[in-house]
Amino acid sequence: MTEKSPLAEFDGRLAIVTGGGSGIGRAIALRYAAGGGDIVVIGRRPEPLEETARMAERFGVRASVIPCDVRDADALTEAIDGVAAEHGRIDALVNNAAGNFVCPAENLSPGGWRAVVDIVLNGTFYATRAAARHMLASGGGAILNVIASYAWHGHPGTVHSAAAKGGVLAMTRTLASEWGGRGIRVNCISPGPTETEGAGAALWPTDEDRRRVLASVPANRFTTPKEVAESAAFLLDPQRAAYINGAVLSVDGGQWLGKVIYSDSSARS
Ligand SMILES: CCCCCCC/C=C/C(=O)SCCNC(=O)CCNC(=O)[C@H](O)C(C)(C)COP(=O)(O)OP(=O)(O)OC[C@H]1O[C@@H](n2cnc3c(N)ncnc32)[C@H](O)[C@@H]1OP(=O)(O)O
Ligand SMILES: NC(=O)C1=CN([C@@H]2O[C@H](COP(=O)(O)OP(=O)(O)OC[C@H]3O[C@@H](n4cnc5c(N)ncnc54)[C@H](OP(=O)(O)O)[C@@H]3O)[C@@H](O)[C@H]2O)C=CC1
Repeated sequence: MTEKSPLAEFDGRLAIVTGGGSGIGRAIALRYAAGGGDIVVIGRRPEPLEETARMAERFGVRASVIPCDVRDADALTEAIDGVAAEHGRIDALVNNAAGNFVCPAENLSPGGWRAVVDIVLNGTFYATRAAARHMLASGGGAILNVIASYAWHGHPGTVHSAAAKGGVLAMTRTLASEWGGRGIRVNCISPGPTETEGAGAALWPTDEDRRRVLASVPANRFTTPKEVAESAAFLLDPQRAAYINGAVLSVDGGQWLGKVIYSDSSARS
């Protein structure tokens, strides 16, 4: 269970978290609530969103759910406009929703490519555009995009996801420079392999897959959703992260550095 934050850094503020019904998105939404902020979680299935909202309400904040597919630009824009109308503010947007699976590029159908690119890249843009219009009108806010390290170093079997996450990284840097002067900070967080509802089944379904993934992490363990959420809270904090814009924070036990071939004990002289 997430503890109440002694900082109360999000008191009186509001964050929208896409994919807030599970895994990393739920952990980020709950951490924001623990800091005193109201939350709105968006995803396709209402039940897990309701569960997150019930958990968040234990912190005494307002929590609401919007069942919506981030690929539907009109519905998403209408939903985000509705949040601004109801709450009178949007302080933070976390673009966390994603779809993923491992597939050799030569076997990936156009439909499979589109599904992932539409959720990850296009969905991020639709939500960002809608929320930023309100942030620009009110003097600013924080946008946090959840990516993965193969956005810059690549990884076999992930061409759809890596291309989409790479696009989100470019979007982050572009908008950080475009909107930085108008009070919006746009940053990325890059979790390492994290045991979540979606990731385990889609990315390391067998024990052998798990072993290989773990071997790629110098810390030799999975990232926890709480670890990602704590770093996300830092980047969303308008005081502590006030001067951080266009950055990528890796929370992955050093996985982004690349596969370790020889450890100290096995290094050859
Ligand atoms: C390798 C190690 C890396 C470690 C770091 C990991 C970094 C990143 C991690 C994550 O992103 S974890 C998040 C994972 N969570 C999810 O994926 C949850 C949401 N996922 C989904 O909703 C689906 O998986 C989806 C397929 C992305 C979208 O669902 P939707 O219902 O819209 O699609 P479908 O109609 O089922 O399929 C659309 C399209 O995609 C093809 N497809 C689906 N699954 C596969 C597969 N396993 N392999 C190949 N192709 C697949 C499907 O056939 C459809 O294509 P067409 O038939 O229309 O051509
Ligand atoms: N787990 C890991 O190892 C890593 C994860 N990441 C990133 O972290 C983020 C969270 O992943 P994680 O928690 O592991 O995965 P989950 O599968 O647990 O969560 C993904 C969430 O996104 C929502 N979602 C998926 N598609 C859509 C859609 N079309 N519209 C709206 N919501 C959608 C899902 O809800 P619903 O199905 O109800 O729509 C779900 O709540 C993703 O961006 C992922 O790429 C990055 C690096 C590593």
